[in-house]
Amino acid sequence: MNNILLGVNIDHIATLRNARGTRYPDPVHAAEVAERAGADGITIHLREDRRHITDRDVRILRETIQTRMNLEMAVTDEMVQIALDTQPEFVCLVPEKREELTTEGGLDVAGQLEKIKAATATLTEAGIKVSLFIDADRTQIDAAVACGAPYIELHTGHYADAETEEEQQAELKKIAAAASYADDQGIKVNAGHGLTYHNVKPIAALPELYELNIGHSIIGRAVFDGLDKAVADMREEMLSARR
Ligand SMILES: CC(=O)[C@@H](O)[C@H](O)COP(=O)(O)O
Ligand SMILES: NCC(=O)COP(=O)(O)O
Repeated sequence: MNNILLGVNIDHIATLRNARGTRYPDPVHAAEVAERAGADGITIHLREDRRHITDRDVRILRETIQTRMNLEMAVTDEMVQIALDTQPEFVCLVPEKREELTTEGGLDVAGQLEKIKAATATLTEAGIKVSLFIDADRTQIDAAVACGAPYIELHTGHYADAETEEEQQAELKKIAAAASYADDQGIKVNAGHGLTYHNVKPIAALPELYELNIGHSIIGRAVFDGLDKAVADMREEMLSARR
């Protein structure tokens, strides 16, 4: 079977740093360790409230990341300008609510088609590859195609949060159907949110998936095992699903 890539989200290194207002632990250092351990890319979410990743992090990481930067951001004029100034390889447009604990759902692309189409066009013209973070829903996939986005990232949070085996299987089925549908439309399919060492394999086994973006569980594991081992072990879990 083909390969699957791992984008390591390092937001929560910055969460820990910001909790005490210190200079450590530094997400710049985390990116370097993650890349050495086999990360195919580094994902950062510059939230509008800067609760974890900061503008300083984005600026320095742009200079230090050796693989590729995937900048997750809300669809606002401020963020589009930051992306144009930063020139990450990828931008993933995500929904944001100021009061949420974490991203709660996918972007409503169908409901804001013109706005997202315009942002996608601006970023694409600047040479940035755009991905849209959406739920596993045909209407949203059709809208992503209409926006001209070359990538989507399927939101796996509902799968990860499922409380019963039955619920989880139903969510997995939805993600599998969406990945296959999007692949038929010629769009590249990533996935992420809430993926852990315990739930990643069935997702990684879906043949259309190109890359998984995983953060919180890797950083959590790193506290006990070290970041290099946490990244390598997650990569191994994913790759073993493809053998
Ligand atoms: C868009 C997404 O799923 C992740 O980037 C997630 O939002 C991580 O950041 P938070 O933990 O701040 O939600
Ligand atoms: N886009 C999803 C992501 O980057 C990581 O989400 P999580 O693993 O921190 O839940």
